[in-house]
Amino acid sequence: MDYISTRDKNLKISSSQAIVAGLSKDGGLFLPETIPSFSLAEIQAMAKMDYIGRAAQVLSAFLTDFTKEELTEYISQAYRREKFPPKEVAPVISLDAQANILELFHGPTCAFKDFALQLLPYLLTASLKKNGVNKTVVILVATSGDTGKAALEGFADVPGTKICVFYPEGGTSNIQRLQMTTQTGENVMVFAAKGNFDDAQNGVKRIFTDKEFAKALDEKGFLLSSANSINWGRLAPQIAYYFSAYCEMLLAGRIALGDKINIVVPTGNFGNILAAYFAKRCGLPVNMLVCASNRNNVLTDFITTGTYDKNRDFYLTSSPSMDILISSNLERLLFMLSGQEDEKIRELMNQLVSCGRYTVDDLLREKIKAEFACGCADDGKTFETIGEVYKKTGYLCDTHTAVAVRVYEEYRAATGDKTPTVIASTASPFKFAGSVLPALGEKPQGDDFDLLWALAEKTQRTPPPALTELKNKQERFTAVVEPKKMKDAVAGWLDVK
Ligand SMILES: N[C@@H](CCOP(=O)(O)O)C(=O)O
Repeated sequence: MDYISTRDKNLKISSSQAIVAGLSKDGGLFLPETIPSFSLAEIQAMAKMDYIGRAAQVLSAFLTDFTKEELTEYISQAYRREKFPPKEVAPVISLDAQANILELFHGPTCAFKDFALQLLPYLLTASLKKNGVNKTVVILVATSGDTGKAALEGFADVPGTKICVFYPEGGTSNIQRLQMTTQTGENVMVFAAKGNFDDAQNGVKRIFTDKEFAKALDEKGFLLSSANSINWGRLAPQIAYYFSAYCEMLLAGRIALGDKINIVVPTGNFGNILAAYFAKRCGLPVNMLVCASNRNNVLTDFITTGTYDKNRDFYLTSSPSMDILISSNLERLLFMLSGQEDEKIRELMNQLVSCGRYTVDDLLREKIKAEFACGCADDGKTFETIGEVYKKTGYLCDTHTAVAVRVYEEYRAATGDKTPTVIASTASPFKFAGSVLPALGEKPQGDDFDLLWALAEKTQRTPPPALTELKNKQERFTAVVEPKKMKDAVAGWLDVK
């Protein structure tokens, strides 16, 4: 299977080459030229497998220059019990007659990013070998909170790699920040960047497309790649957990084979919901995909009106991982729904750079609306939802999950849609104890760790050791850079002129 760029469909490479490259040189994103399909019988067979078997089944349909044995080996390593302690890697918990929570935060960094970022080091190092690349890969990451730590955890001390993460100064929860600044490993670097996530992401994208810098790196034996969802190797593993969720719903008798489900995803960079869209295109019976945003509701407006406009205030919210106004993966969706019209995508993305907005034509807008419902929840609604869900069901949501639950509740009330629904729960509530605890009616007192333990006591839950142990860890990275100086920061770290 070939992979093509959203900005030039004639640029064709293999899946392993797409993983090594991260971003296409033309600024576009790689995606498979054709979409594999799974029959209902195959989905039924997956239901009998464990998570590793299901993921191997899905990934081998996409990553065709890897054998199924190779993929099974990597997946077994990535999701082994010491990394994902619960018996089920991605459990599905019933919330009410229709709603079910897909818990994606049982990995080492307590966020859904672990599904891809525990696996990506295996895929990347194998991809380098397959393509005879002998360079040290330098992975650049922009994060609004979760990706950064997950990428650091995945790549720390992986031979042949170096990783550098930029997070927006003051734009993450304090626990998320500490997860990154205390990271151990000889090959890791972390910078706070002035500005917001979009500034950091733009800075990283600028470095990727800087030909002179690429040359200077090449001369020193370095090659750039990405661990953000612009890299196909990040998205593919996320498709698998939607298949797994369907299997879990089947096994629990909440649906029969062939019944459609809705999938609700809290998203900022549009990667996680795009993975759900891929699952649907592969044959997973899905009715509506519901895109949930926080107060940074650029996606809600886009899906509703067909105009994407990032010229608006940027808000820091209690769901920081979604504080994003430039949703990178939308480009892939537009490419797919427009029938691979690369020229049109180039034009739209140029408009986004030059004036911060673009409008899609009516046909494309209708296609988007046929697949995606949307909604947004500000912090007030988020806190209210955390409190109400806990009171009604005993289920404890983090702030991002609460955004999704609220948007789903409003969608269900407005449409009367009774389709069984899976809501992606993307992070542990203990990462955001400072917001979750007051939402349960408690007065927050003390530092982040006091809050974390107070939340544990209030809800009679055990907080993840990966978070409580941060209290005793040394902060290693304190440097702050201007977005315009990000390239210099990388060059200085690598000692490249
Ligand atoms: N929500 C992300 C932002 C980056 O998104 P990604 O999916 O491209 O990695 C984060 O937590 O960093």
